[in-house]
Amino acid sequence: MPTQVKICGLTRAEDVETAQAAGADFLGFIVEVKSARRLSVAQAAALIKDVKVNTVAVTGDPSDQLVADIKAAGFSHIQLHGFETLARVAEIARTGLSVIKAVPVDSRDEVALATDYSGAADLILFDAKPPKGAPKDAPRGGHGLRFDWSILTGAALPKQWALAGGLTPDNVAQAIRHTNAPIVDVASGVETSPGIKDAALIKVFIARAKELDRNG
Ligand SMILES: O=C(O)c1ccccc1N[C@@H]1O[C@H](COP(=O)(O)O)[C@@H](O)[C@H]1O
Repeated sequence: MPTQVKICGLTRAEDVETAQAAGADFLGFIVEVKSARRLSVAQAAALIKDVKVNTVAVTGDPSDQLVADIKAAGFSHIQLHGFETLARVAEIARTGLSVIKAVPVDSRDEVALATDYSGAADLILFDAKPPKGAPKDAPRGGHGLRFDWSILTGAALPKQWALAGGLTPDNVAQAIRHTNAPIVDVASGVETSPGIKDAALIKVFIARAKELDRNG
């Protein structure tokens, strides 16, 4: 079964088209949260108009109004990259949006704690933490940083989970072999600058992720 791919932090129609045509399974848009790739809901909604694959609005600690706006805009998924509690994740899941809960991890204990969310979220996304010394209000993701994948080894992982953080066309095959991730997620690793994707990098990333025959 090939690994699924999420291309995240899209801001341009041509990149959306490239990613979809190259076989991306999820397209991600950073919505109403601190980021160099930030879009409004309306801007992101315009980009997903003709998209046939899963569409993900990535945000953090959203208000009920923002969740409603994301649902009304037609996204299939909301990715929660903030400090949402288990109860809040469950509440957002009741809106009918599929929920991806992103959890920054750098230890086995944090991986174990993150899996608590699997009762409420449809998918857990393991990501790297922001750089050491970053201000408290720094963007919660999209830093191009990897975490030590070996902290996932032997962990009781949820059935649906994704690997993010510092993935690139050069390391994605190694990452899948190492972790057997069912889904891989990339933002900065296929860009020339934040939000500006490189068509060749998108194509190579997806081809390398999908050519591997992973278990399960
Ligand atoms: O990409 C951003 O700017 C961003 C901002 C706020 C929350 C999440 C964000 N991106 C997510 O970060 C991961 C990993 O990114 P990278 O490949 O290491 O650059 C990815 O899931 C994006 O969805």
